[in-house]
Amino acid sequence: MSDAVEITGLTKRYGDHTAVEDVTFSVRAGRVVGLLGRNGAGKTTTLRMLLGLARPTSGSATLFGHPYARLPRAAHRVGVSIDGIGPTGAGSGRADLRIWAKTLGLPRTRVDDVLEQVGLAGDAHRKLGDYSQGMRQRHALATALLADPELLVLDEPANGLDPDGIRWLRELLRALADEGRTVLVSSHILAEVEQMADDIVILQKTLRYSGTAAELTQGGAVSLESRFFDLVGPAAKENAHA
Ligand SMILES: Nc1ncnc2c1ncn2[C@@H]1O[C@H](COP(=O)(O)OP(=O)(O)OP(=O)(O)O)[C@@H](O)[C@H]1O
Repeated sequence: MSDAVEITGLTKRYGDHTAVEDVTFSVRAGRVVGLLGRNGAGKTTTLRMLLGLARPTSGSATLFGHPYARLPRAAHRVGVSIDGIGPTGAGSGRADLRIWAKTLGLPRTRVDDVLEQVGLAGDAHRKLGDYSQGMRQRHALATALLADPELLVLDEPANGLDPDGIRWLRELLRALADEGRTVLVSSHILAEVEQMADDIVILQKTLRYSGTAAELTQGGAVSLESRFFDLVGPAAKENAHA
């Protein structure tokens, strides 16, 4: 299958600090791709550049062959959960999703569908501001799923989820990919990623690995955690935020 995402020589500098350096990888359509890296490794910055939320210092990032800003029907084709794209300010969870649905030209029934899908139907009347962290993650995912997109870009969607939520998320993302959708998901939870990702990208400012999970773990003979540390090195102070 063709590539849903192509990232080429992507670099981001903030002043004299380089957050992402010369990163190249692609995401094949129909795959679940786990984007891994320590705190500060550049995962969110990479996703932000992909989504047109941050301007690359150099290099390029495209979705279905276009930069996000020039991708036709981008908001329908790409579902996003990332800080900075969020609630509209409407009171309840349902009201917020209805605004998104209206903006996207979707029927109201989609709102009920995604609320069911993320397990928030019973809480949709409550104020978003009163949601727990895990409920906010589910709500963000509901927003991402509204338009039934072909590609999901999710930044740390498991943060704040309870064990049931994490299992549910894993099964949901796997099912979406099995239906032919593509999922690019950043995470710190190596065991979860190991169970759901077809492909792995490891960042530590530069690219440390891009390829299949099976190849990385030698078909499961070596744990993802052990390969991760081989590739990013020990958590010495000087490279934890390199
Ligand atoms: N707007 C900004 N201005 C300055 N530095 C930034 C900015 N955004 C990110 N950085 C820096 O870029 C580096 C990469 O940050 P980024 O948020 O991409 O990492 P991450 O891998 O997503 O980390 P985490 O796992 O903690 O979410 C960090 O050193 C961070 O401090």
